[in-house]
Amino acid sequence: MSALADDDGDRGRVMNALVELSDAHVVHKARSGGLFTRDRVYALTGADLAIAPGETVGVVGESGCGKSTLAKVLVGVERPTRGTVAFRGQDLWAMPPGERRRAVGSSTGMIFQDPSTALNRRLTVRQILRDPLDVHDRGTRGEREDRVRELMSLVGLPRALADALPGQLSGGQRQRVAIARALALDPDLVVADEPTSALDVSVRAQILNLLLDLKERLGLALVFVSHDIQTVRRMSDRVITMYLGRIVEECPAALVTDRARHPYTRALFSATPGLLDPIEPIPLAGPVPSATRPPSGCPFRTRCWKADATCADEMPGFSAASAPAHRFRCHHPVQEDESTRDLVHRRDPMEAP
Ligand SMILES: Nc1ncnc2c1ncn2[C@@H]1O[C@H](COP(=O)(O)OP(=O)(O)OP(=O)(O)O)[C@@H](O)[C@H]1O
Repeated sequence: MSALADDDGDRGRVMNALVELSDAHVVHKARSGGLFTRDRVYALTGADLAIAPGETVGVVGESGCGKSTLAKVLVGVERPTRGTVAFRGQDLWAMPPGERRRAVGSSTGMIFQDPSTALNRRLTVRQILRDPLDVHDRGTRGEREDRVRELMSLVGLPRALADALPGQLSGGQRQRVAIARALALDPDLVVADEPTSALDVSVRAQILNLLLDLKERLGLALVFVSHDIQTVRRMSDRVITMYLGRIVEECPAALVTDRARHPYTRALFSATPGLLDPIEPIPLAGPVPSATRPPSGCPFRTRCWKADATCADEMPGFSAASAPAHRFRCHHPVQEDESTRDLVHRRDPMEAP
């Protein structure tokens, strides 16, 4: 399912967006040795993004590219330094604080990477799941108890665990508790930030399948952040690529491996090819530059084999690709009919401008 109804290239328009970011920026004060410095960290820059009800959007990018920041801004956990976040058309940060808390609490849920640190160690499963219902004053005491039982069954936790503490649960069970807590207030949007990376490989698939199953059953929109880009591709309707705080491409998941137009997206998806058709990955020169001093123009230019002097001058706006809901920001995009395999072989030696 696609959120973009009529892409005008420069800015995706969405019918009935659940949540919409417009020109969202997050700038932090940089720290060194625990103290603030005069530097600024550009964690998110000019993000325009709309999520439709029921859609699954995957977010990819190397470490430090702003994925978690985007996730937190989408669920109202982090306030953008500039720009707006609208829930069903209502500007979240223009609301009075109480109204905003109610809107955020009842519309969104967030699942974090590590359930061991995300859950209060001193509370039982029952208390953890009842807490959001108490805070938001949902139903009578009896109805809250019923809801806790319902949530436990929804995520496949045996009732016998209701009085267990997080430390008495396995990693997978703890993440099920965290998922149940995120669903407690019946949200429309759930953001899962690396929900399986702290888990044993053996339980990762179970948790991913649970998320997909819940999404279908409850009609949730899901934003899924992960370093495991092949899982992102399999789980998502649409993939967002981020680089140094910027969204550089939005691409239908079915096209992302071989039809993505941004060189960075192609390089990322070439790095972990499907086992049946392995290709040589496209190497990227060096690490991601510092988010305190992003390169001028297109921030990817210092690692891009297609970059020239134009790329240092300005960050291009979004261009629409031929498929609906596919847009990218690049002066020298990969051709649509150029397979990643061809790209690996035809690539000119890397020459940074
Ligand atoms: N509270 C903060 N104060 C200062 N800098 C921050 C803060 N939060 C994030 N950053 C910086 O903002 C940039 C984006 O961080 P973010 O966590 O969003 O990236 P990410 O893509 O999710 O990374 P990872 O994949 O490693 O989790 C990074 O350079 C990070 O160090």
